[in-house]
Amino acid sequence: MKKIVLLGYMGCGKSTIAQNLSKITNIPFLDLDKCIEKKANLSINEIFEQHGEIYFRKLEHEIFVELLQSSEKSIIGLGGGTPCYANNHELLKREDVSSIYLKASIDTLYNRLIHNKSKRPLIANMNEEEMREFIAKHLFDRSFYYNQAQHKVSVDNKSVAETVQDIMGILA
Ligand SMILES: Nc1ncnc2c1ncn2[C@@H]1O[C@H](COP(=O)(O)OP(=O)(O)O)[C@@H](O)[C@H]1O
Ligand SMILES: O=C(O)C1=C[C@@H](OP(=O)(O)O)[C@@H](O)[C@H](O)C1
Ligand SMILES: [Mg+2]
Repeated sequence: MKKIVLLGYMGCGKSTIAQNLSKITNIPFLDLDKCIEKKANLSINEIFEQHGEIYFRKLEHEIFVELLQSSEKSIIGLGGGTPCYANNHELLKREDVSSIYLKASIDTLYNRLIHNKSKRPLIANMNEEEMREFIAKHLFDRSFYYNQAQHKVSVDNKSVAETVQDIMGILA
C-alpha cells in the first residue's frame, strides 16, 4: 500500500497537516519524531542532550525504514532533517511512496518557529536574530534534499484546511 510522506523544514506544518489529512482521508498517520520518542523512551530534546545528534539521525533512519516496510497504508510526517541524512532522500522516490514537500518561505517559518522553538533542539537556544539567519542558511542547504520529493505544495498564507485540500488534489 502507498505511503504518503510529508517533508519540509521545521515549522512548515508536517505534523499538523499529517494529522488533519488523516482525519479527512481516514488513513492512519504516524509522526516519525513521535515514533522515535516512543522507541527511545525519551523526548527529542533528551535524545539530543543525552546521546547527541548523530545517534538521533541513526535512530531516525532506522525507524523511517521500518515505517516504510509495513504493508499498511499510512501518512507519515517526517522530521525536518530526515531527508537530509543517511540517504533518506532516496527513499522519497520509491514507487510505493507519494512524497510531498510542504514548501514554506523563511518568513512563514520564522513566524511559526519563534513561538514553537523549545522542543526543537537545533534552535531552542537562539535569539530572534540568530534564528532568522539560521533558518535562511539552513533552508538553503537543505533545499536540495527537499526538492527530491515527488510533489511540492506551497503552504505560505494558507490555512491548514487549504493545504490539506491541495494535498488531496495531488493524491486524487
Ligand atoms: N496554516 C498552517 N498550517 C500548518 N501549521 C500552522 C498553520 N498556521 C499555524 N500553524 C502552526 O505552525 C506550527 C507548525 O508546526 P508542526 O505542525 O509541528 O510543523 P513541523 O512538524 O513541520 O515542524 C504549529 O504550531 C501549527 O499550529
Ligand atoms: O530539522 C531537524 O533537523 C529536526 C526537526 C524536528 O522535527 P520537526 O521538523 O517536526 O520540527 C526533529 O526531528 C528534530 O528536532 C530535528
Ligand atoms: Mg513535526
